Amino acid sequence: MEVIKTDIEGVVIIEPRIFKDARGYFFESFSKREFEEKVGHVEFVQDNESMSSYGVMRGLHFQRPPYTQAKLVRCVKGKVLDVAVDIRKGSPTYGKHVAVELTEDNHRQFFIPKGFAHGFAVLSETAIFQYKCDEFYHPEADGGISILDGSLGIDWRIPTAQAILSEKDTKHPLLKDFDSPFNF
Ligand SMILES: Cc1cn([C@H]2C[C@H](O)[C@@H](COP(=O)(O)OP(=O)(O)O[C@H]3O[C@@H](C)C(=O)[C@@H](O)[C@H]3O)O2)c(=O)[nH]c1=O
Repeated sequence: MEVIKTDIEGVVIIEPRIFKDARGYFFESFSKREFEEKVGHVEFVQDNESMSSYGVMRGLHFQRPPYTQAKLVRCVKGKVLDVAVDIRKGSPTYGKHVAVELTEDNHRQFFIPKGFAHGFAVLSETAIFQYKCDEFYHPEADGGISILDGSLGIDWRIPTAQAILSEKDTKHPLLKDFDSPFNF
């Protein structure tokens, strides 16, 4: 696997090595050994999958301490724009984001460390999204910032009229009104 650095330290894109032959393809979607060698130590404990239709925007989510989560995400069907926003108080890149297209064809994975809000928008007719988390789900620690916050400068590539959000995701604060529980 190849690890591609981004503008934010610790946020990386992973390109697995794909073996193609007459039958199709094969790749290691996660190797703890290689991940720890090239990215860092992480103990994933939960795998999630969601399916969404075009225009769905999920995010921007995080879990509050002590249940913070690092995530390794990918899109196994369709195409999404995936985004990590730095919400660590005192970070030189606070409020900045990294956006990456994850598709069933590019097989790219995106590593979102603790201290980041995460979300994605579905750019294909449907998308199946899978991810690993290094902490269990704790609904009481659920947190978010508004995925529609224009001040974040994210080009989601979804016309506003076609955006589909959960009710919960329409209620998160804007970054300017948000008191982050994370420190750099
Ligand atoms: C995230 C999660 C949800 N659920 C339940 C709660 C709820 O009834 C239902 C749907 O939950 P949500 O609306 O929070 O699902 P969703 O909006 O897809 O939440 C996810 O969004 C992306 C962007 C992330 O980064 C994830 O960490 C997670 O927050 O599934 C679990 O049982 N376990 C979990 O780990």
